[in-house]
Amino acid sequence: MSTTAGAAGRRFLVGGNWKMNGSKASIAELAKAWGAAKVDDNVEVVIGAPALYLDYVRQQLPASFATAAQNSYKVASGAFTGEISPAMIKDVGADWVILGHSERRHIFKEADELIGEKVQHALESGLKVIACVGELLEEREAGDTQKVVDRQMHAIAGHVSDWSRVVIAYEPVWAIGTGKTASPEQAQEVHANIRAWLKTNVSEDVAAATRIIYGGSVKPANCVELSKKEDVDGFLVGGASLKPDFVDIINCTRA
Ligand SMILES: O=C[C@H](O)COP(=O)(O)O
Repeated sequence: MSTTAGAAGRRFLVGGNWKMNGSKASIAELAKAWGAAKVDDNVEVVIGAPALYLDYVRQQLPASFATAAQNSYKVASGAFTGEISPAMIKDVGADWVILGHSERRHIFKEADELIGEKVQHALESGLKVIACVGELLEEREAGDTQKVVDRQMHAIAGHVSDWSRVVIAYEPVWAIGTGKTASPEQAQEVHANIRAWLKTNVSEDVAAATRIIYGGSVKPANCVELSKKEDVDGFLVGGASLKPDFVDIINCTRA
């Protein structure tokens, strides 16, 4: 199978989100395994590491792997103890930031509007953004999946100046770290609706070109079937991105 999806030739993107995991020793080990593996170079790979390891990760990982921070604040500098800015992320050589992850939304109570402001500042600072959306289990069970995702999309889209530097990650919260993956049909349905939302609310060109990636218990065992869906343009992988066989997910479109 090709590593571009859809009529617009969207390049498949596989992100790893390490969350608050890893050490210099584990990074060096992973880098050794990944460096020795054959990786499909048509696939864009982005590794979201804890911010204080970004520089080390950059030095260790294969040069073709890009790096991402997992969060950034909405201004460049100032009295914001504990925060990091897009300028700092760029300064250590990372090109991407993950924003609006459900753990930021639900554990750290980040509201839609703050996430929009962070997206705006990250883009204005020259970063590329993986912006996450997704519903809770109770929202899905209440039939509100699309309403929730549309609301989150609206808050993000209102702050996007350059869609070519934005990837949308659909991550149903009930599938994150639970071992319960959305079925390929469930993922495709929401991805197609997000693309339709972009067509209606932004433009047909943006809808066709924007990559919509899936996250939630993606593993080597389920990535091939998910990758075959028309509107699944890649993955944002949590736990399985901390393992040597993450390369099997990167290479899934070859299967
Ligand atoms: O950002 C990644 C997602 O939260 C998925 O995590 P997971 O693959 O461990 O379920």
